[in-house]
Amino acid sequence: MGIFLIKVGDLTIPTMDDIDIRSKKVLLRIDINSPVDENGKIIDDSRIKAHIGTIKELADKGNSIVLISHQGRPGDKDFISLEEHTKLISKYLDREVVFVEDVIGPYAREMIKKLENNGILLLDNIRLISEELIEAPPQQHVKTFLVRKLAPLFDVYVNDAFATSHRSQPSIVGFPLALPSAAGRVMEREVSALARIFNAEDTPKIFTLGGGKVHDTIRIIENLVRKRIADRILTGGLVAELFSVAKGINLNPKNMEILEKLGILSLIPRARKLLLSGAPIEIPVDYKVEINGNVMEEPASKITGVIKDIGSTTAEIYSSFIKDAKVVVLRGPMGVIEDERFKSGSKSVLKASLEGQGYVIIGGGHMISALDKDMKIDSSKVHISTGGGALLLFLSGERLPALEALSMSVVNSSD
Ligand SMILES: Nc1ncnc2c1ncn2[C@@H]1O[C@H](COP(=O)(O)OP(=O)(O)OP(=O)(O)O)[C@@H](O)[C@H]1O
Ligand SMILES: O=C(O)[C@H](O)COP(=O)(O)O
Repeated sequence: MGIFLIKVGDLTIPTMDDIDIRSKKVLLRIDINSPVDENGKIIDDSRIKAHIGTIKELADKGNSIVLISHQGRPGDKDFISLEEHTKLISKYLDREVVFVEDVIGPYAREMIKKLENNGILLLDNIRLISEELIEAPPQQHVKTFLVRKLAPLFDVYVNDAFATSHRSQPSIVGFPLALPSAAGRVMEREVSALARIFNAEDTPKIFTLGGGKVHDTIRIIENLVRKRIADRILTGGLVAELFSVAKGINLNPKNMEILEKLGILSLIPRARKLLLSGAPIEIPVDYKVEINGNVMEEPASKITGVIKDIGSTTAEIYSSFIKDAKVVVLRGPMGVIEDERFKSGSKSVLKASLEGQGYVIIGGGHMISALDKDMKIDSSKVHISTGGGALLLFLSGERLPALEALSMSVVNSSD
């Protein structure tokens, strides 16, 4: 036993080969948090597909499985139930998965107790439970209602949710202190692939960071700069707008109002400090904007429309940097990719990365959905991570709570 453990820094993490998982009742935490359109329809199911291998392997070993995941955040448009996700898992798994419209209530617990013979349940959105939104250490979360109500119903906990491994929330860090636990195959694959980029001789390393989670991303940029991991950081999305404003560029009141509403302007001092420190941060020289429904490109110094993507000149400059990189990490789209008109920035940097010579890591639900069917993906040099924020925190050398908790779990011996 214990010969497949994954080593991450000073952590030793059990894999599914290190604990006895046959004919057991397994609680499997996955991350099927997916981009949805304005009608709440899933527009990209790559994260759902990513977990099918782990679920199938556990089912083939005679286990009965209860799946848990979050979708979105309370208050956001994409905070929906997991009913549609259930149908997609059943489709790709080619097995019945029963949706349980409950999480820790009596109905859910009854369904779990009755589950047998290889059955598979998916509980509803775990963030319906308010405790799940609290960030705290494993020792505190093992005492939550969520963990205390569910853990006694299971033999084993498997965490396959690499994309949520940066959240110290009960469903991620509470169970390993209550049950024999292991990393799922997605978690195992992600950690092994991503560790590759820490070898020093692989330079230049270029990070292309965009999207809307600016509070997560600036923290990561600070880490990347402090630990000198990134040789160049190319910004897009709302991240680029923050750094443009921090550089003193006037983005016009309409864009400033958007940034204000999202609390992004409060990050200007930190962005300015990074720029003044000489951090290798690139910002767009032009943007693609929308004016009264029309799309046009404007130089960053003369923005009159609402910014929706990086401009074509910026895309060219970024692509030229990317082509010479030994390692390229992309997370967060360059524009509002839900709208076809604003996908070109993301597609340009993805295309340049896939055509370059470097090892490419692509992360983030929205960014992965920008991959075109006709983009050639050589799996020996491309790792499509299921992680967005988690990917970047890992890459910037931050410890991930999920890995810490798994390393604390009791690895039971197999009979
Ligand atoms: N210029 C922009 N203005 C407003 N929203 C933007 C802009 N550029 C990108 N976005 C939004 O960013 C969101 C994606 O950001 P996010 O940080 O979630 O990226 P991601 O790749 O999905 O990573 P993760 O998987 O961590 O969520 C999209 O909904 C997109 O519309
Ligand atoms: O999409 C992600 O990054 C993960 O699912 C985590 O989602 P969160 O940022 O809402 O915790």
